[in-house]
Amino acid sequence: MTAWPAPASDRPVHGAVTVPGSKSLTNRYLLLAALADGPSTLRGPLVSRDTLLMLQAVQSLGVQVERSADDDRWTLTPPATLRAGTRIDCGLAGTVIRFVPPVAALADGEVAFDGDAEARVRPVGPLLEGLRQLGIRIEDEGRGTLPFTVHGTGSVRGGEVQVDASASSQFVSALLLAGARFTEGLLLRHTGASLPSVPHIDMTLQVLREAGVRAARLSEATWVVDHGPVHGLSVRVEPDLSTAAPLLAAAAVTGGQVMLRHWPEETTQGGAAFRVILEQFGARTEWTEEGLTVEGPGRDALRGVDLDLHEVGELTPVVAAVAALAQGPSVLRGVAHLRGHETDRLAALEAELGRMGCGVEQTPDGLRITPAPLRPAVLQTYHDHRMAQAAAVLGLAVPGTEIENVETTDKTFPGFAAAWTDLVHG
Ligand SMILES: O=C(O)C1=C[C@@H](OP(=O)(O)O)[C@@H](O)[C@H](O)C1
Ligand SMILES: C=C(OP(=O)(O)O)C(=O)O
Repeated sequence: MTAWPAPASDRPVHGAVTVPGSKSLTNRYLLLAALADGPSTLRGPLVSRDTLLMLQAVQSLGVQVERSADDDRWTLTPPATLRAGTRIDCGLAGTVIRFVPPVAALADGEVAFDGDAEARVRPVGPLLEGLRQLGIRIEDEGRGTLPFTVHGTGSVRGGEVQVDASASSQFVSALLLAGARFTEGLLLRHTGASLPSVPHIDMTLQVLREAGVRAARLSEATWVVDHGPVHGLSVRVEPDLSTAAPLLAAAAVTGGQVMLRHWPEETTQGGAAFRVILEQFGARTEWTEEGLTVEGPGRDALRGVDLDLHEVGELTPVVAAVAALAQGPSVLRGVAHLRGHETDRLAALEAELGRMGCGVEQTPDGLRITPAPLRPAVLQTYHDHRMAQAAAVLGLAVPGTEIENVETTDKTFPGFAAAWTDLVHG
């Protein structure tokens, strides 16, 4: 595979862009469609590797899928009973690895799970332990990772369960999403010292309520889901605000102006925090009905930041790239769990920013970034879409930068390289 010459710009980047639908919303809607008591319709779903894997997963559990010719409308009809005897390919999608097993447990028989080599080191053990507490038999290889097999019996008792979700909020979301279909519903307690990505758990509660499920957070680390029907949904998927981050960052690092169309006025997406983060770097932002506009400040005026990214860990690679281009040092905190993402993102960022000459050091829960004159390099992406997007932001400011396997952005944004080039070259 040849590396991609990332476009650089010595002029401010100007443009208006649209990004594809939210991964987190699309995959929650697809999963709920499998549990629903009637058909669901998604408009503007994200069509990317992660969501096609989820679509395939629910199809193999018996959901019938109709896709419009332009793929802008997916209609899903759930089966009367979920089908077992199938294998689920999780790829590298955390949402498929974590959200599908509790649903598979409702099928009557075996459902096997596996994924990419990189997925076989992503944590899932605490979720499997939680499912075992609910009476579900799961065979794994004793490492708490893929591959594993869920032995469903057609129903799940449910009730009380304790899970340490400090490695991923997705363990909590996974149980909540299926909880209404458990005979006794669910009372879930998180036992770990910290809990990342809480906005994603709140998003889960919100989509459950949209589907008519009674679900609530009782205290900081306790949630309840009542047993009851999940109703089919008819929804339009919001644009993915985390995917939007590198495009908006292009305005901040070049002193340009980028408008992200259809940025929602209200949202459950944690990625919305990128707006406030860019303001801390010194950018100006303005929301109108058309979208969100980010302006400047440009490299010369880009301030270093001290940020706790615990709630929005998925923004870290792009934030780190912007920080590497700032005038002063930055500290990014609260993201120890990124070591279990698509790759060990803290190690990967240390290696790649370091490769360009940036001062960077890992801390126990994040990164300390000390900008220095940067040199071009061939940046590695570790099968991580957000490492590729972070590399593109760096490439804007450092002519000669190349990105290995930029196609890895297909996980959440097929066509990223073309959209990026259009934006940069106007
Ligand atoms: O529930 C979700 O859709 C997600 C939750 C978060 O996971 P972690 O809590 O594992 O960081 C986030 O980083 C991921 O991109 C998507
Ligand atoms: C952590 C991420 O993805 P996943 O859903 O695979 O966990 C991400 O998209 O940044």
